[in-house]
Amino acid sequence: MSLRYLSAGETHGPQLTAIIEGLPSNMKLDFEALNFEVARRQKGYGRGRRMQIEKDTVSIVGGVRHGYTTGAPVALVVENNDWKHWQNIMNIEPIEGSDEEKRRVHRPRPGHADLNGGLKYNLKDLRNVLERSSARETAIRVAVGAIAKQFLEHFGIKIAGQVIRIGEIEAPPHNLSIDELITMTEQSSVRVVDAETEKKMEAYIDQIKADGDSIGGIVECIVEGVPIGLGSHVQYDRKLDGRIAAAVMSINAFKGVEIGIGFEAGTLPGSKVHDEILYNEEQGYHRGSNRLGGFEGGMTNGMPVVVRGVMKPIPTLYKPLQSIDIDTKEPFTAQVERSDACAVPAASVVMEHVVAWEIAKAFMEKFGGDSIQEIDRNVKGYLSQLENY
Ligand SMILES: Cc1cc2nc3c(=O)[nH]c(=O)nc-3n(C[C@H](O)[C@H](O)[C@H](O)COP(=O)(O)O)c2cc1C
Ligand SMILES: C=C(O[C@@H]1CC(C(=O)O)=C[C@@H](OP(=O)(O)O)[C@H]1O)C(=O)O
Repeated sequence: MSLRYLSAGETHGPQLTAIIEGLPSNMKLDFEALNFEVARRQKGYGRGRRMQIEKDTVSIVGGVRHGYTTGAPVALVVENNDWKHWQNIMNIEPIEGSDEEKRRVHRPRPGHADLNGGLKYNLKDLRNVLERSSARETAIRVAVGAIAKQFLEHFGIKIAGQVIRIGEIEAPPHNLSIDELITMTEQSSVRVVDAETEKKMEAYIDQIKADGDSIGGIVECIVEGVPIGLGSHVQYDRKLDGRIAAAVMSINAFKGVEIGIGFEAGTLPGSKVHDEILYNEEQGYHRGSNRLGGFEGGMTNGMPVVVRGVMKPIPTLYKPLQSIDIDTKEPFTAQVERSDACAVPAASVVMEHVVAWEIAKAFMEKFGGDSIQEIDRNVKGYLSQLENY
């Protein structure tokens, strides 16, 4: 069975909801770990007031009994605390001149979904676009991805994320193990591993915010323990690197993805790009380097999967850009909605979870079974095939 999910819910509505189908039965869920992941997404320097209002937790309302999956669809809910402040705006048909009417969005923000969504869906209150295009939806995507992460952990697969750059400030390279990286980024307000970079990034974000501006950056995700052969070369939509790239690009405000050295591969000769093939009894087939980020032919090659994504600056600016009022067609500055100045650290957590989902999905396609025990047997058989190859 292939894994799939759908989400629903508005940023200022009562809740976000997701239904996951295709999870095996008998998988133990760690509820504390789920809540830990959604709470991680809320942290990060540069976020707006909304993150102080929300205390995200996940409720499981289907598909789990006594802490174990049953094989039925798993339904998840993350409530919006902010709903109580928005009920009238969300529910009451606005009367002209009322407070609710004043919150109608009619001056689209460049860089956000407002204008395209309004034109496409023929909506004159752009709030109807904003509500669903908001990255609030990534709260439920992280909840879904956190289940995928737990599934992968069962098979010894670990995922870490880190911030590589915020605007002009770049984090220096390091040689930390994945466990050290997980621990150290957790202690950082901007998800980097050294205190000096953290301080510089915080000061930089403060300056951007004081200027009424916003800033983006680059984030990286590393996955270790992935077996050789997830994904396939045989059909375009089975290439796992392509699916991961699409998943990363689907995160709000992401404008580019790299696997391994990515765009740099276009600047170097082949001898400095391809990863030489080595063999010994202990490790079997392995590579002398990992410049291609764990992929050849759309399949994993057993090296860590390394993915980078670039996030553009947040579209809502407190010093707004030029826009057009859709009521009058007159030039006007864009509407100012409460907003983050920088959400790059939060986006790095989201990225870990969308990547986890894609890898779990490919894992299920390869080893699929209805119970976790059946998948265990399938994995074991395949690993012994690799050993004897
Ligand atoms: C974690 C996170 C938080 C975000 N916060 C805001 C925000 O406060 N204000 C805003 O205008 N955009 C924010 N964005 C970006 C918008 O959601 C995004 O630009 C918008 O949905 C348009 O989609 P696109 O940029 O992918 O084209 C955030 C994105 C992420 C990933
Ligand atoms: C709610 C979240 O992020 C929101 C994403 C977002 C946007 O336009 O994408 C706009 C802001 O919404 P609000 O105006 O309600 O503060 C962010 O706070 C979240 O990450 O949970």
